[in-house]
Amino acid sequence: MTLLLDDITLTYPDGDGRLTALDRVGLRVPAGGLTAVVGPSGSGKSSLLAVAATLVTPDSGRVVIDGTEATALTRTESAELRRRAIGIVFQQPNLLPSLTALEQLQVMAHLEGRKPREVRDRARELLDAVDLSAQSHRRPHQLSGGQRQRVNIARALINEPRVLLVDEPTSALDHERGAAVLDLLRNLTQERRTATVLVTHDRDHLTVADEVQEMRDGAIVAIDAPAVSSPCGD
Ligand SMILES: Nc1ncnc2c1ncn2[C@@H]1O[C@H](COP(=O)(O)OP(=O)(O)OP(=O)(O)O)[C@@H](O)[C@H]1O
Repeated sequence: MTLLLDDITLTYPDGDGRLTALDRVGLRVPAGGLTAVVGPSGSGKSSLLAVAATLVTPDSGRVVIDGTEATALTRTESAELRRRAIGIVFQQPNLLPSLTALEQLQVMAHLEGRKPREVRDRARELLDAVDLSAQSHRRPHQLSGGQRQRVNIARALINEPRVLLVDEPTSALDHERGAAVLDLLRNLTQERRTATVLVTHDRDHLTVADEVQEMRDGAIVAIDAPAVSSPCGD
């Protein structure tokens, strides 16, 4: 299993007591699988994503990423695992205003110490995969909202992550452009064999998922596996 969250409990300080944001939550996502997490505001979706991203350490439970138990690592080791194995797509594409689409990707790969030629080839290949080859020289203000979000997705994939975590990727887009971004995520998940988690408010988005997890008050209350064949064998 590429992403495994096992019996995760997370609490935050809340006045004199603690607020339970995640209550013994489990999640298993195989390579090439896309799991959608839905639920009302405050139900714990972002907390779940933050724990899966190793950005927040749970009170108890295990996070295992591609066979490595993230919850047993030091902070430095966990940052290294995050850089190497996890791609994160935030709600708003936080692109650097002065860089072209191609440079947004190149700068991420350079940080990983990859060779310049390898970096350029991979950045071009990914822009092609998200259908933005013709816009590679444009800066963020010269791109549409949907195009910016596609750059954001390509950037998250530049270091070939095993796990892709996506937070409300269509919130700034109209229905049609949102649907195109979701189809893209579906295809990239299968082609690149990432274990993908998609957090969404919108039930229309669930058709792209292999599995749907519904959250209420920090707990998973329903699991729905749409009647599609499992994309993976691990
Ligand atoms: N840093 C924090 N400190 C204290 N409480 C927090 C913190 N972050 C989130 N919470 C609380 O934890 C619970 C879960 O929040 P979370 O952001 O995970 O929900 P969500 O489902 O992502 O909500 P939304 O859809 O509105 O983004 C909420 O009750 C929230 O108020």
